[in-house]
Amino acid sequence: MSRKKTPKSKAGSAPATSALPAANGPRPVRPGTARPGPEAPPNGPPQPGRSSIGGGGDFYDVAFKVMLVGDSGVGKTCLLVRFKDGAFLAGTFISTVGIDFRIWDTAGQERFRSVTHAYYRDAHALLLLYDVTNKASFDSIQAWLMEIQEHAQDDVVLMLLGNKVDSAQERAVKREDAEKLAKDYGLPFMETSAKTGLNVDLAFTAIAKELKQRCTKAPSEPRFRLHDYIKREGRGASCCRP
Ligand SMILES: Nc1nc2c(ncn2[C@@H]2O[C@H](COP(=O)(O)OP(=O)(O)OP(=O)(O)O)[C@@H](O)[C@H]2O)c(=O)[nH]1
Ligand SMILES: [Mg+2]
Repeated sequence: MSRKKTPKSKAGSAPATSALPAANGPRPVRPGTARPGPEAPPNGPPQPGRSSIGGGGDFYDVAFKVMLVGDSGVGKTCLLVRFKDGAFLAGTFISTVGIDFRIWDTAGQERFRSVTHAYYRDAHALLLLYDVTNKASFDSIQAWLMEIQEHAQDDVVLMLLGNKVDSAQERAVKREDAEKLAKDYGLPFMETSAKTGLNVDLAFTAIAKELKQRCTKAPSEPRFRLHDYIKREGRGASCCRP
C-alpha cells in the first residue's frame, strides 16, 4: 500500500488550481465551530456491540474523526506518528497511498484526491498542513480550503499548521504570511515540527478539547476557546504570540 518517493518530491501534489475562481478572495471557512456530525458515536457509556476505534478493542464514550490534509510531503504522516508514537520518521519519504486506515491520514497527491474527498463528509476536524520550507505547499492552502468547503461538513473544526519549522535555514514561508492567511479565514494556526515535536501534541489536544466540549459541555461550563488555548499554550514558533 505504500510507494517509496525521494524526499521533497511534490510534483503534481497541489490541489487542482482550476478549482479556484479567478477572484479568489478569502471566504469564511467555518472557523473552529464544529459540533459532532451525524456519524459521531453517541455520547454516553460504552455500548455493547459498539465498534472500537481501529478495531483495537478500546471503547470510547465519544469518538471523533480527525483528518490530516495538505500537499504531498508536508509531513502529515510524520505528524501523526509523532503524536501517536512520539517518534520521527526520518530518511526515506514513503508517501501515503489513498487513505491510511490506521488513523485518518490522507494522501496529498493529486491523483488520490477523489478518494480523499469521500472521507471529508463525516470528518469532525481537519488539520490542514503546509510545509514552511515549501512555498508551493503554502500556495495550495486556498485551494485546499475550497475543497474543504465543498466536501466537508459546514461546522468542521479546522486548524492550519505550518510544519517542518525545525528547518529554519530552509524556511520559504514567513510566519507572518501564514498568520495573515489564518486571520483572513478565521483559522487557528500554529507552526509545528514532527521532527522535534514542537506543538504537535498541542494541535491534537486543542482539537480534541474543542470537539469534546461540543459534545459534553454543561451549560454552566465556560466555553472552550480554541484560538485562546493555542495562543496561551503554543511554544516557539506558535502563531499567536502576544
Ligand atoms: N525536517 C523535517 N522533516 C519532516 C518533518 N515532517 C516530515 N518531514 C519529512 O518530510 C517528508 C515527508 O513526510 P510525510 O509525513 O511522509 O509527508 P505526507 O504529508 O504524509 O506526504 P503524502 O503521504 O505523500 O501526502 C519525509 O522525508 C519526512 O521525514 C518535520 O517536521 N521536519
Ligand atoms: Mg503520508
